Amino acid sequence: MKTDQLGAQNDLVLELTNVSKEFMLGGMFKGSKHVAVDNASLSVKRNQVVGLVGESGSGKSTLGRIAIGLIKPTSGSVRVLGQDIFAMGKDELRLYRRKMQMIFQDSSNSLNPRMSLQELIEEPMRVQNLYSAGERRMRARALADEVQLAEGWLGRYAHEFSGGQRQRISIARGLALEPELIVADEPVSALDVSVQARVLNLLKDIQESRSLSMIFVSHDMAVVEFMSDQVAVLYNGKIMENGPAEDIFANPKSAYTRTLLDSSPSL
Ligand SMILES: Nc1ncnc2c1ncn2[C@@H]1O[C@H](COP(=O)(O)OP(=O)(O)OP(=O)(O)O)[C@@H](O)[C@H]1O
Repeated sequence: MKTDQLGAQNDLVLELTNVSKEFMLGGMFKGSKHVAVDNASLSVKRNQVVGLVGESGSGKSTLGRIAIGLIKPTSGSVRVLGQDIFAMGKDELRLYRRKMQMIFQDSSNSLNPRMSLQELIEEPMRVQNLYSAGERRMRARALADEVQLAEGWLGRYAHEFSGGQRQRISIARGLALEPELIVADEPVSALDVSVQARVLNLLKDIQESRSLSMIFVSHDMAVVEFMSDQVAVLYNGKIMENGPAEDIFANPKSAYTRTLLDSSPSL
């Protein structure tokens, strides 16, 4: 099966069902467990952004990583385009992994300093052995244009770009394998406030023009409100509330969500 045929008729891109993750602790806590995600269920449709909010340590990143297969849950299932990704063989999983990309807060710090912008954007395609060299070059140019990095900069190296521009490079690299689902984990938190809005606008435009599904992880309620169609509120690994963004922000049902909103001065 070709990757572009994966679940072509499936409107549900991601379904997490009763997912839990326990970490075994080390050091002085050796032998005990910590429940980072507790029986969470969540789904993301095509062209939908689900915001994950909650305070530090509530399990947002762990759940985001489980969603794209980076962490195996202790129990529960993760279905991507209708298929349980932890029940499939290695080859099939490799195919599905391309469809799920993650953008981290510090993605831009891991850019290879010896590669030019052109090489950095081509790298994911080269590693996956996709396309001919000429096609990779053309695709990298189009991706640089999509994230609004000028053609004249393709020969520049990572250190020659600002923080916001480097995060654009990470976004272009995330798009290089034509994903269906993106988990963006605090993608603008490390950037200056003035730059955050521009990168968020870009991410929203790209999500809409490509009809991408997205899990958007942030501790910043204003940013989540801007990005999300649906919002899930996490507390101690549990989903306290999950619903359309406008309902969560206008009429929060749980006391914890109200506390989060009350402590968000930027809203
Ligand atoms: N590899 C690990 N081993 C042990 N405990 C872990 C591990 N990863 C995460 N945890 C714990 O699981 C809980 C959830 O962490 P997680 O990073 O998912 O939360 P978060 O909401 O994303 O927080 P933050 O915003 O600070 O990143 C925390 O208590 C964390 O210490």
